[in-house]
Amino acid sequence: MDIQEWEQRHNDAFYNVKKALPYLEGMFVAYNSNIDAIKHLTDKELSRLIGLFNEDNIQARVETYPREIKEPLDFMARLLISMREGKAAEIPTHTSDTHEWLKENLGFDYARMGGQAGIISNLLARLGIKKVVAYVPWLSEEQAEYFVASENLVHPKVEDGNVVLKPPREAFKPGTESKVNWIFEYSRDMEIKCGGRKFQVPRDNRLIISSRPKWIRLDMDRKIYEHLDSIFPIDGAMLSGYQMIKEQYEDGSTYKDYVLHSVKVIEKLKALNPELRIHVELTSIQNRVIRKAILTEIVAKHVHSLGLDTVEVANALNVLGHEELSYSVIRKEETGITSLYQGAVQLLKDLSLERVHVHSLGFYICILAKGHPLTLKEHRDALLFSSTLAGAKALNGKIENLEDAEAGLDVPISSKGIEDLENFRVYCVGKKLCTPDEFEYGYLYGPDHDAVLIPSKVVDKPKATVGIGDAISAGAFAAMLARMKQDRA
Ligand SMILES: Nc1ncnc2c1ncn2[C@@H]1O[C@H](COP(=O)(O)OP(=O)(O)O)[C@@H](O)[C@H]1O
Ligand SMILES: O=P(O)(O)OC[C@H]1O[C@](O)(CO)[C@@H](O)[C@@H]1O
Ligand SMILES: [Mg+2]
Repeated sequence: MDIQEWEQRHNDAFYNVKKALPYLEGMFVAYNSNIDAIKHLTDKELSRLIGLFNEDNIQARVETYPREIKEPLDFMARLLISMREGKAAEIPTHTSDTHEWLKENLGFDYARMGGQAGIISNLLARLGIKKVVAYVPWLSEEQAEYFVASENLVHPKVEDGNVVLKPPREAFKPGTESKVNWIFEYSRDMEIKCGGRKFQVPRDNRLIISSRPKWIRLDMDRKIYEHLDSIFPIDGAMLSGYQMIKEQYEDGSTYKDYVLHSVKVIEKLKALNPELRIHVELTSIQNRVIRKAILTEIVAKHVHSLGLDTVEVANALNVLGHEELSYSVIRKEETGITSLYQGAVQLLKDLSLERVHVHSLGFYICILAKGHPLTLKEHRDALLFSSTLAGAKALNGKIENLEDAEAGLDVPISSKGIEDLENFRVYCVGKKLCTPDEFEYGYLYGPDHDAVLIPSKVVDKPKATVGIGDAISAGAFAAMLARMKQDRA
């Protein structure tokens, strides 16, 4: 693969997508937003934290692999597990004890918009999309301040029995508490010594402690559901936050009730615009019952497009019964990309999707059901556009507008990503997914699916990594929809 050719394609794609975006009437984005308290961990801070515990106790807790943060020791254990493998993870906590302990013993560097829906709403608004309707069931006054204050970003509000669209600052529910997550960003090559063991962090990544206070409900306000037509016209919906759903609730309801409500919302959105396309953005979901329910009850058959990272592909395959494939995806060796591709194809089939967009560090893979409305070139433009967004966000830590996004064009394409794709060429040509020439374009033609592969832009020393995947998925999905509208205009 010729890197110069791909740089040029990034440029062409950016301007093609920029021309298409104004064709979008609107996007609906729900459910989860929170305030991210971000802490960039240094070696010194980490060893000070470890020093607050008995190191043998930390090791012992690491062995139990806690799936929930009940006390600071659980946090220490999951932080070391995440750093040891350089793997992103998001762990729920249902009490504020750890929040208090972290405020006392560590503090954070800065607070920012968090949550897939929060990050995606702000990004789409900053790209100048005509109308972005954000919906956060737990919108607090403080949280409302983290949304872009621009006239194209609105939030539904119940007024005199009706639903009107207001700036988030005028749509919050008084008295709602804020949901604050802790994000621990760590860098490649950090040295960790604990319990007589020593290791180096293999890549930049982050651990998320997701606060799940008991009052949180992943549900749509009744009145807003009844007047859902008031958010239209919209061309697409990006939904996320289902990881908030719990198995049991104090009032006797269970996750089945919230899954049912979530599906009703999706069905009503599609009834109000049969052309509507719906995308779900995943995150790491520790509870396997919930992870399976989200995939098989909400995503499968109801949703068109799924966005996820490589770890989430492995985790999804695992609960869908493909343990072997899941393991080979997570093993990340030379055959990593082949397994990742096979895994993404498996998800498209198992979940009856039109589109599965996987983002990895250095390349993206997008699997498409046959008959998808756009050409592979138009899909490739959408992915290349999102790669430029990722570059800009990693470089500057934010994207305020399309001009900021353009800065991403100066970020070099990852040579490791090119190398990973080159390792995949033999498999593709061997399986007759493409001729050697077609591989140069990044187009694959399967028996029951097509695919687009692109090498992506990677910043060597990123400002922060949290939320880049959300930006990639949002940029590509919006660009794809815009192209569909432009082609029909
Ligand atoms: N330094 C970087 N430069 C460019 N892209 C990056 C960088 N670090 C991470 N990314 C991209 O961001 C993605 C992270 O996605 P994900 O794990 O879903 O994070 P989040 O859900 O927090 O957005 C990676 O798959 C990669 O494509
Ligand atoms: O599951 P939660 O608590 O909504 O948190 C989602 C987390 O994932 C992110 O949206 C990144 O994808 C963070 O900003 C946020 O803290
Ligand atoms: Mg993600």
